[in-house]
Amino acid sequence: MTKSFRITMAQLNPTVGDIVGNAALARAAWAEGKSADADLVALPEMFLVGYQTQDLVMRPAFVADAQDALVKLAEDCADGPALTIGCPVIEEGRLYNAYYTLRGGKIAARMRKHFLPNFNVFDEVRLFKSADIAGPFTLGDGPRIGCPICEDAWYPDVCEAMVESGAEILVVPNGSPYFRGKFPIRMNTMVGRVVENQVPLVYLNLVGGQDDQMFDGGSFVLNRGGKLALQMPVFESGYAHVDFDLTDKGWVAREGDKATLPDDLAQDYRVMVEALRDYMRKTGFGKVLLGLSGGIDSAIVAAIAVDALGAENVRCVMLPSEYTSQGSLDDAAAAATALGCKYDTISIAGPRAAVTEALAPMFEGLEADLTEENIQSRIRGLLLMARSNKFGEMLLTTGNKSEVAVGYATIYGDMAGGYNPIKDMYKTRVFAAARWRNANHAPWMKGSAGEVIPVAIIDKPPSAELRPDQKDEDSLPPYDVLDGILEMLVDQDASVADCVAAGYDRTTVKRVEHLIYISEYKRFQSAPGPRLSNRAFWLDRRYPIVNRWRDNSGG
Ligand SMILES: Nc1ncnc2c1ncn2[C@@H]1O[C@H](COP(=O)(O)OP(=O)(O)OC[C@H]2O[C@@H]([n+]3cccc(C(=O)O)c3)[C@H](O)[C@@H]2O)[C@@H](O)[C@H]1O
Ligand SMILES: Nc1ncnc2c1ncn2[C@@H]1O[C@H](COP(=O)(O)OP(=O)(O)OP(=O)(O)O)[C@@H](O)[C@H]1O
Ligand SMILES: NC(=O)CC[C@H](N)C(=O)O
Repeated sequence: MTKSFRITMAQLNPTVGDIVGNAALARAAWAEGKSADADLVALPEMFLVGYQTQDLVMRPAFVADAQDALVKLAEDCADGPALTIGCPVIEEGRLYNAYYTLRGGKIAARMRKHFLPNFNVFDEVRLFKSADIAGPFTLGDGPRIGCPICEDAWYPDVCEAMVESGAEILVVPNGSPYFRGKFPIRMNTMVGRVVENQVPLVYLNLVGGQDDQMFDGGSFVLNRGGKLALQMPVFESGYAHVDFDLTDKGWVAREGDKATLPDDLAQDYRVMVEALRDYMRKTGFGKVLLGLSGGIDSAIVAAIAVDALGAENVRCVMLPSEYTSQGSLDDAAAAATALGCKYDTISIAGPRAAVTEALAPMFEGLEADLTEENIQSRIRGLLLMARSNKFGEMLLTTGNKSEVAVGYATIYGDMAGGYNPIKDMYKTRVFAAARWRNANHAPWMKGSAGEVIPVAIIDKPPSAELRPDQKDEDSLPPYDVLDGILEMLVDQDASVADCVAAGYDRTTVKRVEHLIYISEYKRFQSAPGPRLSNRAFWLDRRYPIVNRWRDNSGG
């Protein structure tokens, strides 16, 4: 009879700090594996405490709680498959990112991470000690299993050492967050490990949102030679049972379901929806509100909110001034109707007159300028935050990455709010995402199918409507030019000379560079939002606020 071994891959969504809740998810996964006659149930990196914990993991009391829960989990899962799960540990006063095998009521093995990621959103060198590479563990007469923990599998060394010391299957637990285009990089890297070592590999990722990061799941199994045996979907919690048969070539995974990957725009939109949904659920909120201006940014944020939370949990408020056009009033109402969400109108004329009157003695003899424009934005922020306080609806901000990059927003005005779903999406892509949402629908969207963002909103030129006939292009270069320069300066760390060589006008590039640097203080005080690129504002790109350096190249 062929010898076989079944692994249940648990691609689940833990919550940072909810050790009790995460342990309950782990027990449910173990029960699922037990009823499927699995030999091993595997959970991702740091599952018991959630990921990323940042400095929380440096609290000894937190690690002690996690270790107590680990022991309890082992006892609860005694009679059935082995369970592997990530959990931090302090040994000899040093903190490690560890991965445990629980079996027969006890801790049967523990592996600790060797390569600590310390780039982009990762700071693991600051948090953990690097451990020596561990050998594989064995379960009865099953395969010897090596567990390189996430970053450990991104370089040849750990996998090679594990296989040299007898590992027959590599099970890689991951906490690998999304950025656009990351999946093929991950897949190619894992194929590399399989080809180098000639053993099958189980890649198991977390799913779900944590602050700015979205863990996209997409777990898979590769056979020798790098052939895909099984592919789990992206962004979905779920289980997959994979059977390995012992053949004359060693252990081979049986072919399973192979989910297809959505395209980049579909994945970006899904990240914005799931990140908002998880941010709300995990922080304990159920309802949101936002200012709906009749423009594209607030319209797409409303659509994302409806898809994440359901129309009944989204309130849109139009706050017109004397500069608000009839077109904006009509477009905002049409967007709210198309989305089916709550819609209110509050005029800012009264509060604006009151503020103008209060300031009149102090501003006597001075021309009206940006000050008065921004007061409108701040009154909107004040009114929206009052509604938020009174009814417990979290205020969403609506600045896209182009605006966030150049500081084209009013601090304490339209920047007021708790979460910004489009923070890492450039304006030109916001238009594409709006068109994509109008043309596509999926079961994970709580909103209805069809044209939820009126085309009139997509087609008109963007305007802040803070003075008569204002257009964004009066203050900024056209968005296709601005976004092209920003992609280079922000996402690719290109020089001014590089931008000039790419065909951009040097004066425009220098202006954009200047705006990026002088608006660092605004980003420092801005709401978090989901990371879509590997150069999102917050952890991927950390700049000083005080900074006199400018790039004089390309002159
Ligand atoms: N380094 C620094 N550290 C700390 N604070 C700093 C600072 N530099 C300036 N400041 C302070 O920041 C203030 C200037 O910032 P802020 O008040 O935001 O004003 P500001 O950036 O000058 O103006 C807002 C801009 O956003 C545009 N906009 C676009 C779209 C929508 C909206 C909207 O409101 O709906 C607005 C608007 O047209 C205008 O160009 C200064 O008064 C100064 O006190
Ligand atoms: N008349 C208004 N009623 C309600 N909210 C408004 C109004 N004007 C501006 N806001 C809020 O302030 C944000 C910034 O708006 P503004 O229209 O000035 O610039 P924008 O970046 O082009 O955004 P949008 O595309 O949503 O108009 C809007 O997204 C909206 O949330
Ligand atoms: N948790 C980790 O070690 C993550 C690092 C890894 N290279 C990734 O993002 O996939």
